Amino acid sequence: MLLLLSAGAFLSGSLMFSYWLGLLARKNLKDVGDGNPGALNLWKASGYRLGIAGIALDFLKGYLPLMFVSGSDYAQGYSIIPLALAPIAGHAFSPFLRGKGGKAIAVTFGVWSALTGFEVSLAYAMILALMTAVARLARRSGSAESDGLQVVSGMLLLFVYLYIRMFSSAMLWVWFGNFTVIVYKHRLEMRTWVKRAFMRGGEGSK
Ligand SMILES: O=P(O)(O)OC[C@H](O)CO
Repeated sequence: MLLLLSAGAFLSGSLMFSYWLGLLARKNLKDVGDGNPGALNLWKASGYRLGIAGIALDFLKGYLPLMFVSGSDYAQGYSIIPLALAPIAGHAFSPFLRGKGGKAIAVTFGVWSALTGFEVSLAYAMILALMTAVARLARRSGSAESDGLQVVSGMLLLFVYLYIRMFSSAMLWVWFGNFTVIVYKHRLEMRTWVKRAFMRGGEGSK
C-alpha cells in the first residue's frame, strides 16, 4: 500500500501544470528565461493571472497527496519519507517531460506545508525573503546563479531550523532527500556561481 500511495504522490507531482498552462497560452516555457518549466517563467511569459494559477497548482500537487495521507498510519514514522519525497521527485524528474522536470520549489512548499501545517514552508519563505533582502543590499541579486544559490543555501539554513525545533529524524530524512533534489536541479547555477567566485577571487589577488 505504501508503494501504491507513493506512486500516486509521484504521479501527482509529475503533472507539469505550469508547463501545460504555458502551452495553452501558446508559450513554450523551455524557451523562456532559464528554461525552467515552472510558475515564474509562466508568469514572465503569460502574465500574473496564469502565473498565480501555476504557483497554486504546482503547490497543490505536493500539498494534496500529503494531506490525503495525513492522520493515517502511513503518515507515521519513516513511511512518511517516500510519501513526502514522491511529489518532489515527480516534478523534478517528470515522465511527462521525459525525466527533465522543474526545479521543484513550488512543490517543495506544498509538501512542507502539508507536513508541518505551513510552519516549515513559512520558515523557508522567510529565510528566502531575508536572503533576497541581504543580496539586494549587497547588489548581488537578480542573476539566475545568485537566485539558485539562495534557494540551495536557504534549504541548508532550513535544516538548522528543523534541528532547533527538534523535528523527528524522519522529517530530517525528508529534508535530506529534498535538499539533494534541490541541489541537483540547481547544479548549473551552482557551478556558474563557483566559477565566477573563483574568477573574482583571482582578479582580487592580482
Ligand atoms: O521550481 P519550480 O519548477 O516549481 O518553479 C518555481 C518557480 O519558477 C521559481 O523558480
